[in-house]
Amino acid sequence: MAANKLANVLFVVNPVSGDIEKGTVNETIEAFCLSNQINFGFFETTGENDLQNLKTILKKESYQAVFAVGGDGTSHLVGSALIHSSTPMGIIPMGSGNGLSKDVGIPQTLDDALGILLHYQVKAIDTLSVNNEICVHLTDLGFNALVVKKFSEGEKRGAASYALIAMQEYLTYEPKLYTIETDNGNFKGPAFMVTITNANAFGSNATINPSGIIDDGKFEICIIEPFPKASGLQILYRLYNDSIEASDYSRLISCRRAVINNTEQDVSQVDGEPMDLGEQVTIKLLPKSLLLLLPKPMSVSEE
Ligand SMILES: Nc1ncnc2c1ncn2[C@@H]1O[C@H](COP(=O)(O)OP(=O)(O)OP(=O)(O)O)[C@@H](O)[C@H]1O
Repeated sequence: MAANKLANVLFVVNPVSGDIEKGTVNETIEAFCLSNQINFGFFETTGENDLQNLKTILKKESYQAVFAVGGDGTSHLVGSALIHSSTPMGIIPMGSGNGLSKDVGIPQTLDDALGILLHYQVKAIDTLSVNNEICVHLTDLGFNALVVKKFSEGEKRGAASYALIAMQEYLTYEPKLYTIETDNGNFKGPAFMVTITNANAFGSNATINPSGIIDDGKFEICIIEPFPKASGLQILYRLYNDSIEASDYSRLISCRRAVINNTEQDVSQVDGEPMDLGEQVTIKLLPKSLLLLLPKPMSVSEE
């Protein structure tokens, strides 16, 4: 018998995320809910006006929780609809990277992620306002944003396509100039990339902010300064070994407010979605602004 169980849930399904066919995913979700007496609804995203349409549904119908069935872009959509509300967001990871779900410890298989509906805890996380756009996981200016843009323009999703584009763009990418002012230090100079996040790792598992804590009332600006091509492999190694902070080319500012002048208007992305943030990017922390559903550790008596 489940200790706590959701009774009424909306699943926001992205049919194209992660290059995963969602027909059987939806059938599994449906069968799971029916066998556990959970009322459920589906909202399928189209890529057009999804936020307005989702908000309209949530105004009309009341759900105990809303699950993003997709990748970080789908979590961004659901998170933007639920921000500052008392309805928690669940995640069924079905994207190419699923960065947020990995950072908060959500199981990556469908069956295990569905288990959260039967046994959950709620955690309030900090999110970011980036030029008034909600960011639930990670915003980038520079190299990674360019890779995200090319990836979204391509026909294939999935982790392998992302890695291939990153390798191609790395060969020719030129660092850009940024001016960063925060309530806890400033930076001015060229950078290979500037990542603004409250969490730890990209969906690729490259850990750009190893010491970030998602509910500590601060966010981090992680700057990779220009480096000789010969140091590229070492930086990559550090990203995959939680040691990027020890790199000579890494700078970190932990703060609550920031204004970044993206002088050369290099490309930017928010939660895996290319977004033109313009020349001036204003970032504010939104403390404990989004409720997340996480697996609840079993107590000894429940095992
Ligand atoms: N029906 C649809 N057809 C085409 N595009 C869609 C549709 N529904 C949503 N989208 C687009 O999907 C993108 C979000 O995908 P999502 O981020 O969830 O998956 P992913 O990119 O594969 O994974 P990740 O972000 O974890 O790497 C958004 O750009 C959104 O506009």
